[in-house]
Amino acid sequence: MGKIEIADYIEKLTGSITVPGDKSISHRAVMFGALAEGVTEITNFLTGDDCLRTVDIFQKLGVPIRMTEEKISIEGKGLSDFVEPKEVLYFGNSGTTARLMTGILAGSSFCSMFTGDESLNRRPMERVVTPLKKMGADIHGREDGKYLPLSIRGRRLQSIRYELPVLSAQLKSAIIFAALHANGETVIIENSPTRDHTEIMLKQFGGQIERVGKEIKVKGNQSLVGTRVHVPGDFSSAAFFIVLGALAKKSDFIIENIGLNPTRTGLLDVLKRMHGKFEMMKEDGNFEPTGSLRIQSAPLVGTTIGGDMIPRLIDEIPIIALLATQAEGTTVIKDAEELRVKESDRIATVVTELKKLGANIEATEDGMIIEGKTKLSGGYVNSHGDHRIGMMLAIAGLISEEKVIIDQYECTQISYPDFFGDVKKISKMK
Ligand SMILES: O=C(O)C1=C[C@@H](OP(=O)(O)O)[C@@H](O)[C@H](O)C1
Ligand SMILES: C=C(OP(=O)(O)O)C(=O)O
Repeated sequence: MGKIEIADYIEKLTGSITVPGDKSISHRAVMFGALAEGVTEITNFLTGDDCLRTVDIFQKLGVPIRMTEEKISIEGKGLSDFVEPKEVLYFGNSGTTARLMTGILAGSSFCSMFTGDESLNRRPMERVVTPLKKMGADIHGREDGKYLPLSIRGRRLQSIRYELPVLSAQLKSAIIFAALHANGETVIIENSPTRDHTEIMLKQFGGQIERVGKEIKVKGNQSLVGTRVHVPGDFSSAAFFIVLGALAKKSDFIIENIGLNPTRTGLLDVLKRMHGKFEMMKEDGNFEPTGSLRIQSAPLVGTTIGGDMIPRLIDEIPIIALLATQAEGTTVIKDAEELRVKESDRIATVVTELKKLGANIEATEDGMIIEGKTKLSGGYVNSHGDHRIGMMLAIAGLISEEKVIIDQYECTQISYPDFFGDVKKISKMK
């Protein structure tokens, strides 16, 4: 695909859409399905590149997985039944696969080696390697385990008590997965909530996990039972429509069946503070909170975003930066240094690319400062191979009256394979 040109200008959005399945939940459903005894069936699975990597990894570990248009069926037999992979496992661009699989494979009975693409091999692995080594894991890797490629000689693990030094759901989840196969009870101290899909899904598969204040307690030697998982729409993909809806001149539309887990919906708190117009309709669900969202256009004002809110909107910061270019006044984003170690350095790439379209935006060490409101021009921009940047630039193209050309757009296959198909459903775009 390479380059795309966006010449359309979206003024009106009406009707209703659904967005693709949640990426974080899709990864976890396959992981738990493989670790559980019996059959797991997953519907509305995200068939983006990262989640397909996770499926491929388990197939290479000898887990029977069948994929049809409607569902994925996994015949799980538990970790003890995985087989030693015959080749180096390739995690592509997926940080979630890399971190969570490290936690799972640390407790296996065999040797495994893995690596990723150029971006993933630059991202920090030390955060997971350090606590796993404290649990007794035998892990080696580049620069003493700071980066991929890594190799693991699986072995029996011991429980730990560990305070998360970085607010990362991937780190927390890697330790939870390792704890399931360790002796004793592991306690993880999380000072501020990060997405809790692993905890929710562990219960869905019949496991035990308890949160008391800041402590998450996981018993070792647990066995899990296969189940049915319906993956809700990804709030992080819906975020692109939420922002498009807020910024287009005349929008009033509904996004149906999306995940509304409060550990993910920080964007809605920001939108409220910016005077955005939306209505949330939660539905009763047993595990993940889901529902619909009605979005309407509204004039916006700037705000300050930082502190505990950051983990609840970490993947939405690129699109929030675009939103802020269209709000009156100053928006400050701080405490978001984690953005520097995502698929790209998202502080640098957001600022560089939005400046090319005329935005008044400056980088700080841990975030950015945006002055609005600026009419965006057309221009030639680049996703830097980062799907969230590519998606944000696509929305910039749709609200700009001039043509926007995006290079390396194909990376959006990771989380939103048919974005323009969905835009067409609720607008006049042909
Ligand atoms: O656990 C997960 O599924 C994710 C956690 C977040 O990363 P960190 O744990 O590095 O914050 C997020 O940015 C990523 O897109 C998915
Ligand atoms: C950071 C992301 O994902 P991952 O860490 O799984 O690569 C993301 O999807 O924005």
